[in-house]
Amino acid sequence: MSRLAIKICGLSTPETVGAAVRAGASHLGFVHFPKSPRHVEADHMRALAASVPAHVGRVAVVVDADDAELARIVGTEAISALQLHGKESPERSAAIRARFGLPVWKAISVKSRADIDGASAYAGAVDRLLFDAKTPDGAALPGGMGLRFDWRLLRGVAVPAPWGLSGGLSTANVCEAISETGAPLIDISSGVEDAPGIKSVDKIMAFCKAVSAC
Ligand SMILES: O=C(O)c1ccccc1NCC(=O)[C@H](O)[C@H](O)COP(=O)(O)O
Repeated sequence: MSRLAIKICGLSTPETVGAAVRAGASHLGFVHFPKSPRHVEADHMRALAASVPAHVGRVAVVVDADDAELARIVGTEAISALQLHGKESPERSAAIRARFGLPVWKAISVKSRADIDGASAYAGAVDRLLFDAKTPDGAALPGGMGLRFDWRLLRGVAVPAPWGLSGGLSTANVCEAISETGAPLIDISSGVEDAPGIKSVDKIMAFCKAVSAC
């Protein structure tokens, strides 16, 4: 079986970036969203990503960002993909990919099977779909809240693009998540934190070790 891809999201310190790389993460996520406790400015993102080996993906997470904001992030030349975590339409997602020339991931907020079926509208417009739990109406953040959706919703679904699973993953539940969904990539944020925005080197290490033992 090929090795599962792991994205550790919401990194903001050199120590935790280094830990994620050493632990074997395939992708690192940097959140650029001022309301988030994990927010990093473009210059900070550039500095963090500079130490990351080229084989590890560097994903900037943005929420309904305009072109000027995206240009600041892409202009760091430190990022290898953009993760759109807002209400970006398939057309807007495709336009971002065309304009900025980077792979685009689209987060799909999931509460029901209809949300998963609706993701097919993004086929051909984006490079990866990331199924994440829908956060409650009025929540401060559209992701990174440690919430999971019912993984059984993915049963029997032929996802029309490369994809990943996100939302409420932890060292304790990740093997069940993989076996239930067959996800080729898993994404975690708050499950490897001591507090919102405070990543734990030990928890990152333990999570990646748990995944390799699934
Ligand atoms: O993590 C954030 O603060 C965040 C803010 C705004 C948009 C997206 C955000 N996170 C996106 C991610 O990819 C998270 O890893 C994903 O939602 C899973 O989070 P968690 O349930 O805490 O593992």
